Amino acid sequence: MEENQLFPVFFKLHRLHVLVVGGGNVGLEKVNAMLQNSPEATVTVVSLSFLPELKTLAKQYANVELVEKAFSCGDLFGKDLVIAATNNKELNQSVWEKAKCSKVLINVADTPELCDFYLGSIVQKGNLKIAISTNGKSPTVAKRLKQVLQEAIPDTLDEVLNKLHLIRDKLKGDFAAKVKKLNSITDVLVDPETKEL
Ligand SMILES: C[C@@]1(CC(=O)O)C2=NC(=C\c3[nH]c(c(CCC(=O)O)c3CC(=O)O)Cc3[nH]c(c(CC(=O)O)c3CCC(=O)O)/C=C3\N/C(=C\2)[C@@H](CCC(=O)O)[C@]3(C)CC(=O)O)/[C@H]1CCC(=O)O
Ligand SMILES: NC(=O)c1ccc[n+]([C@@H]2O[C@H](COP(=O)([O-])OP(=O)(O)OC[C@H]3O[C@@H](n4cnc5c(N)ncnc54)[C@H](O)[C@@H]3O)[C@@H](O)[C@H]2O)c1
Repeated sequence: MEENQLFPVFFKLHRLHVLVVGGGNVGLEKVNAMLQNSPEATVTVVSLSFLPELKTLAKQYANVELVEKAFSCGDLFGKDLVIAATNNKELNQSVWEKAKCSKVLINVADTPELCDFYLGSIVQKGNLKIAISTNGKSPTVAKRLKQVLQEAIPDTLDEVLNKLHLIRDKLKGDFAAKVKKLNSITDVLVDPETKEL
């Protein structure tokens, strides 16, 4: 079976500054995805034109800035991540080249081969977050799997996380003893036959 070699990480996006080039459907989708997860992310969108939904978002979020102009190299200055989402493949390629020169990580929405990272389909239950990737094979399947997991994971899991957090803080002893105790308490999550939490 082919392996997915992507390495998932969870960005603290509120500490980063993201540049999105292109304010059309895909630009909007990506900005929405970022804000749903990280409402305090600083996002600058550079585009010749903007969908009305993006204008509404920029009014709602002080941290979202729209700059109406053609992309230029200087737009990369001070940015940590870039998403190139214009409808012009050559321009997207040129944004990629400039991002590479500046050592800024980039996602080129119409060219997976030029992406340093992919956006995932994201399941959210309180503190729990699961990011899904199909290795770029089928974002639609990622979206469907997200819907399945969102339903299947009980809302009460967040209570479990909060309780475990309290226990984790209270546990004394060395690291190995702590891990052993936490594993024993959470056995029930993998073996429903063991006693209830
Ligand atoms: C998960 C999600 C996250 C997000 O965007 O936030 C995401 N795409 C979503 C939806 C979606 N995207 C597309 C459709 C139409 C149906 C279809 O084509 O399947 C739908 C379905 C829909 O909208 O219903 C079209 C599409 N997508 C890419 C290309 C280019 C290409 O493949 O060449 C084209 C063709 C463009 C064209 O043909 O013109 C590329 C990528 N899309 C990825 C992520 C990355 C791989 C993730 C993975 O590893 O699975 C990757 C590689 C790069 C990236 O975008 O980061 C989000 C689900 C949101 C949710 O959870 O609800
Ligand atoms: N990765 C994904 O999830 C995904 C999904 C669907 C489509 N796509 C691909 O993404 C690309 C964009 O699709 P779309 O539907 O958003 O297109 P769109 O036409 O809705 O938007 C393109 C935007 O790019 C802007 N633009 C064009 N030239 C520019 C320039 N020189 N400087 C700054 N902005 C410029 C336009 O003003 C417009 O706002 C397409 O190539 C499409 O195939 C990717």
